[in-house]
Amino acid sequence: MIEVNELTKRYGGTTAVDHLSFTVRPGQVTGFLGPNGAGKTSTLRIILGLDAPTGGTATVSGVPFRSHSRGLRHVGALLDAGQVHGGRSAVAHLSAIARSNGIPLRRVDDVLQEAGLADAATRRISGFSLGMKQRLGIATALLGDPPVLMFDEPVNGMDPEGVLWMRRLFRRLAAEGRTVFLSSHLMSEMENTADQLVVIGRGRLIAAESVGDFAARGTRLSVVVSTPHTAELAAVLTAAGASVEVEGAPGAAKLVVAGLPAERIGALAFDNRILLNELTTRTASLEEAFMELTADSVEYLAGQPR
Ligand SMILES: Nc1ncnc2c1ncn2[C@@H]1O[C@H](COP(=O)(O)OP(=O)(O)OP(=O)(O)O)[C@@H](O)[C@H]1O
Repeated sequence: MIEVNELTKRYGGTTAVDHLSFTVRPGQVTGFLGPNGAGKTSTLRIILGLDAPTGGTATVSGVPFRSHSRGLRHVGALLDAGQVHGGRSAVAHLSAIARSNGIPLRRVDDVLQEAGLADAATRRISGFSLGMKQRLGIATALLGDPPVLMFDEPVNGMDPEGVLWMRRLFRRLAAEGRTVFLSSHLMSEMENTADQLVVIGRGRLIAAESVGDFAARGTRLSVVVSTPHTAELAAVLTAAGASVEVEGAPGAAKLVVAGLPAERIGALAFDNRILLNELTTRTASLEEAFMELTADSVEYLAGQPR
């Protein structure tokens, strides 16, 4: 369990984390989402005791990370996969960490296998692709067989097969009862991986709930209608209180209607003898819910400071 309470971090005039509170529970994959610069890395660094907060607290299993005497056995983390010492082999790198943390050396083979790096174990890390470095970072996090795992943007640089592997791994780790906390700035990565979401923007909490609840909260239903009589139907629907937008090229245009359910639109078309070719209820995707809820907190929009 990770508990963050009223956490605040300021860098000079920048407030990276602003009175942030949330709980990450075991047995689930929790996604930590926010646009670039939202404060995810700052929060993870504080949880791991790498930076001191300006205010508030962060605990892992009830105590600050630094109070865990055998840190790696308690929390495994991947922050920046590029940071590893490039001159050594993967097996030498992991063995050194195992030794200095009192972890049995047999774990090195276990995690290399687990991370799909067994064949590359004796190669120098400097020759690793970014995806392989991510795998090595995950292997390192797993070395101490910890109950709590935290990964910052783990999918960066992974190929599609790597992404699938990682998704399965996270799900399995959670099914084993561990606390799994993953950051990302892309909702699409979390949609199929996470059970719970902690969404932040400009250092503040936007949502902490299940993926389903989050999607429902941001979802606005709309109905897509296609008819040969676009203008007539638009007028009828607008008169009935709907808001209507035209989508698509002239000749193949469709109406996107908000504010009226599909049955009512069908009935109004029937009453006005307007032929319909399509009547489809559309729900916003999780990605749209995320964009909508974080729109005000995006630091830079199309390169323009806001
Ligand atoms: N060491 C630092 N010194 C000054 N400002 C910092 C420092 N670290 C982070 N910041 C600022 O704090 C804010 C939050 O940054 P942070 O890296 O935590 O966000 P993030 O959500 O992880 O973003 P990204 O997805 O881009 O990695 C940003 O405005 C960033 O510029």
